[in-house]
Amino acid sequence: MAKGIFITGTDTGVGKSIASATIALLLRRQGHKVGVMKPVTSGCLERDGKRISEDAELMAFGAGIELTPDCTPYLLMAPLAPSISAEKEGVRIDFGVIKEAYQRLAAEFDYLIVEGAGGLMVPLAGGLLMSDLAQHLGLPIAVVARPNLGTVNHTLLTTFSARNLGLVVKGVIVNRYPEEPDEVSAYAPHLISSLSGALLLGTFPEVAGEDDRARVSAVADRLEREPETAIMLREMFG
Ligand SMILES: Nc1ncnc2c1ncn2[C@@H]1O[C@H](COP(=O)(O)OP(=O)(O)OP(=O)(O)O)[C@@H](O)[C@H]1O
Ligand SMILES: C[C@H](N)[C@@H](CCCCCC(=O)O)NC(=O)O
Ligand SMILES: [Mg+2]
Repeated sequence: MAKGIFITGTDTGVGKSIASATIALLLRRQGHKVGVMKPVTSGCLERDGKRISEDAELMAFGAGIELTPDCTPYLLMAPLAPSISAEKEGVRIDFGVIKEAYQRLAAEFDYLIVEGAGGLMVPLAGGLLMSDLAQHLGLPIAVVARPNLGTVNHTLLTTFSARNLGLVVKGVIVNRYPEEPDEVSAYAPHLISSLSGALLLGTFPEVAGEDDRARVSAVADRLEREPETAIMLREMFG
């Protein structure tokens, strides 16, 4: 059975896919069989008449695998809160369907990286939120956060809510950490880890790159050189 992690974020666009794909790539480079899952995509693409999740494709690039339908059970067109995207298509997101897909993947891989959509309080179906899905899958979470002003508030709101809902918080990844941090970014990781009680799993650097695949490779290359990275992976999956 795979060791799984649910990658959430303090918001949409904070770098969950980059972080998820980077973690997948780091584990793959260690020789592990890594599976990926994006249970719900809102804002998918259409290619050759097929719906595609770019987030899942990026994670699959990191993991070095081909996507199967189990990796992306719900591919919704509208880039909105998933409950609304689903409603527009007359679809109801069924946690049972997602769990069955998760379990099939978990039986196949050593590690399974699951990316949410948006943050933890994003609505999926009726009153059910992304946090409920993480709970239903029995997965601990890692929170991806920004390094700039406002991140302390957003990160503490996320970790406190997660714990109140009974989720296990493995820690926080501060993503897009600048090469030359200003005062805000210099204080943010310490403020977050000391006040949230959550572990600072890592700071992922802001990198240049032609596209997201190049960015994932660049982040992984940088992290691979740091001794803390092995500790991060151990804490995340231990
Ligand atoms: N470490 C990084 N260095 C440089 N650019 C980054 C980094 N992380 C993220 N980005 C930029 O931010 C964009 C958004 O990141 P990403 O798609 O991973 O966010 P997300 O949290 O997965 O969003 P969503 O909620 O849509 O799934 C990326 O396309 C990339 O341009
Ligand atoms: C459209 C976004 N990219 C994302 C959904 C974000 C929903 C945010 C809802 C909200 O918090 O207001 N979808 C996705 O990751 O598949
Ligand atoms: Mg994403």
